[in-house]
Amino acid sequence: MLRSGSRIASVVGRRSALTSIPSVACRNISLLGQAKRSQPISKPLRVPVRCQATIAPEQTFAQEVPVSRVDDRKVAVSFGPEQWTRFHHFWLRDHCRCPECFHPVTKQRLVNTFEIPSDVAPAKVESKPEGLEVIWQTSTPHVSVYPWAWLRKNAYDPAPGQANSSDKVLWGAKIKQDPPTVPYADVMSSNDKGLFKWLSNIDKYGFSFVSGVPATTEATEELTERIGFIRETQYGKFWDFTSDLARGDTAYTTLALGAHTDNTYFTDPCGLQLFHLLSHTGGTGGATLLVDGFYAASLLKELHPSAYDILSRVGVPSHAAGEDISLYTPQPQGSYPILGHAHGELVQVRWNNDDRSVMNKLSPNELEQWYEAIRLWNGLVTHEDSEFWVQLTAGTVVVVDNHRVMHGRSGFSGKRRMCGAYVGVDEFRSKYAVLKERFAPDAVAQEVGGEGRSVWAENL
Ligand SMILES: C[N+](C)(C)CCCC[C@H](N)C(=O)O
Ligand SMILES: O=C(O)CCC(=O)C(=O)O
Repeated sequence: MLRSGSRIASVVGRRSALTSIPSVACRNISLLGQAKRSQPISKPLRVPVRCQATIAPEQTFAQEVPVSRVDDRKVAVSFGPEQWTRFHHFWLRDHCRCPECFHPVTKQRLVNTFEIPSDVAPAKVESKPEGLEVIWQTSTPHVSVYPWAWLRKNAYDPAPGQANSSDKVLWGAKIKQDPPTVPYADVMSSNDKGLFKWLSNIDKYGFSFVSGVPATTEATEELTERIGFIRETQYGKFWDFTSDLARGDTAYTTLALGAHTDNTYFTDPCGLQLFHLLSHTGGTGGATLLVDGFYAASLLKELHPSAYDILSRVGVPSHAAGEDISLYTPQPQGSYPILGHAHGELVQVRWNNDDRSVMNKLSPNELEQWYEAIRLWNGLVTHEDSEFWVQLTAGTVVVVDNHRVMHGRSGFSGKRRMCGAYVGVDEFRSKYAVLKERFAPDAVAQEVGGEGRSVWAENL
């Protein structure tokens, strides 16, 4: 068991020393992986001796055009002193984005990957201000040009040090001092700046409040749909619920609910969950709990690495079986761990101990280790330094990233009316990506310029 707050404080304190942050504050502590920052190209490139690039002295380029050279399998590009990266000839040909190879409107590949000779090679490569030009040694001459910023962003051999891709801000109880909030009028404004701020908050903190929302289901539903279409589930589309067991779930009771993420019984849990407390009369309690699952996981990793590893490996079965007409389990049942990772990074927390099904796939020893691990996890999740309690009131909406931030509530008495909805993770990410194109275009977009989404856009 976690002995006392002092352990967590001492860890956080130590981390504070490491990252000079006040303990448990909302700061950028990207614990999930620090990447070496790349060196900006701020002066004429010096061609490292070991590369012996075949370029004439006059070709020592001015600072903004990287040096390139070809060998029998790859093209090497220098994005900075000692920062060479290489691209397979085949990879370059497969990623040509000329209108013949990549549909300029639908952004879909037209070139047939499987008709590209596996030994395809350039006839000529030239570094040009607009990018790397490759003339291919193919029966019909073909020219490809790759913008430098796009090559740099998609480098893989090696991937040059990039700014840490995650600017997530992990938080604990002290987020209460200054929780991310956007005014309703800003979010609803047709200029979309407030909407971008709202979604940026959710991306960064895993949640955000919206203040000044009319205390109606209509206004709340309209607000939700500023993000994207609502994800309908067995609980309906837009919910308006109270403690009447109208649905077979403890959410429809007065019971306290510990910090959890929703939909652990779905193969693909919803991305966002939005709540608006419309009224609470004739009783007390019903406060809302928020816990940053990524923060709790970062502490578990630091304090109990073997427990972190177990919770990252062991799949947990889950179900929603409160109604005769449905019986939900994720497919395949029991294959999703509490701490989900992709490319070595924590990307999802799936935690709802109330909806957990029977644990019957572990050996006795593994089971004992797993129970000890969830005790340590629960100790961090329920620690006072992790819990952000807030009494919602009509007019304030909270939206949480259900893949990261856990929510819960204290028990209550009286008549309590809550409304809200789910939004799919892809709808949230898509809207955020479109708004980023407008309000925070990346280096590639700025270099390539032009109207609308380019074929070089991020993540295509
Ligand atoms: C629809 N509404 C959000 C009111 C309740 C949904 C039930 C929540 C369920 N126990 C879960 O953890 O997913
Ligand atoms: O009633 C609340 O405040 C939250 C209920 C809940 O956790 C849920 O519906 O998932």
